[in-house]
Amino acid sequence: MTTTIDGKQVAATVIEAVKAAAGKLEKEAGVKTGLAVVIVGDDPASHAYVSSKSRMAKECGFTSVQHTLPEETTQEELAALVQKLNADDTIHGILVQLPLPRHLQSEPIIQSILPEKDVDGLHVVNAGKLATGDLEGGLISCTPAGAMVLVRGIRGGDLSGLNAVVIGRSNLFGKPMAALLLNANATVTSAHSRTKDLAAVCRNADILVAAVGRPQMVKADWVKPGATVIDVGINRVPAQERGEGKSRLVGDVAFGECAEVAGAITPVPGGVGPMTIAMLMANTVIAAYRRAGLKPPRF
Ligand SMILES: Nc1nc2c(c(=O)[nH]1)N[C@@H](CN(C=O)c1ccc(C(=O)N[C@@H](CCC(=O)O)C(=O)O)cc1)CN2
Repeated sequence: MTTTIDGKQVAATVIEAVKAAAGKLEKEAGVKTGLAVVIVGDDPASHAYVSSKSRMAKECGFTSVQHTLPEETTQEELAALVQKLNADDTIHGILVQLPLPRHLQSEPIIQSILPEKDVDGLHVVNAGKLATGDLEGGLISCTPAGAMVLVRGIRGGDLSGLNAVVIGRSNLFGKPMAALLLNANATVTSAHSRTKDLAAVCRNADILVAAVGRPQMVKADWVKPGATVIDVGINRVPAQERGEGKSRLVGDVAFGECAEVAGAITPVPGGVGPMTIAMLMANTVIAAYRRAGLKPPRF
């Protein structure tokens, strides 16, 4: 029987562990964990994600600071805010919501965040630590870290002998996900838009991870029977049946037909998405422990 992986439930378990860790740090070392979230512009989806992050940080007992900047913010103004947050000892994690408005360059901003406060795991120091297999010293990008927790729940921590295929090669997800799977001893293929016969490549996967941003692209005949399918896509498509102007969320995987072939599969919504915010909280409390000179818990 196919398992539908409940990301909301797993995320709730991670959040409980984060709350406990943050409480212990405050009680035993007098340190209150602090997260600063920065958003620029008016994108409604980004505002919804940032509100969830700020709310969840408060629920975890953190100091939660949100900086909401107008669309016309300049590169210099944003850079100055990051410098201020870098110097603020009450802030252990800094997150700049992506994408930024088109006139701003995200890469110099991300690289200006202190690596030890880069709770998105996107600084080259953190990406480099992951690439070299140093999973304890850096901070790992939240969505792949969360997807990996879900994979571990189904397949265990050692993926020796298993083939994993990751479709997509972004810095935010595809590359770190491939590194995490490799680190867990899977045999990993990074597939992308130029991969020849993608369907055949995917059919070889015991663990298939889709992060392409194309609604329901992965079909049942791409899935090896019994495979673990992790859907990272979040695509809003029109929902005609719900009346004009209404939309619904779908992933990069055609859920209904793939669920008939897979051994375990994440839904959208309710799969990988909730893990992103949970792992952001985990990274922030890890950063606070390290800043206090203490060994952080594992999540
Ligand atoms: N700086 C960053 N920017 C962005 C990241 C990121 O990790 N760091 N990821 C995405 C957006 N994102 C968090 O920022 C995010 C996306 C989706 C979810 C989520 O819980 N999705 C729900 C559905 C939500 C809905 O109804 O719209 C689900 O899948 O169940 C959380 C966070 C881009 N930007």
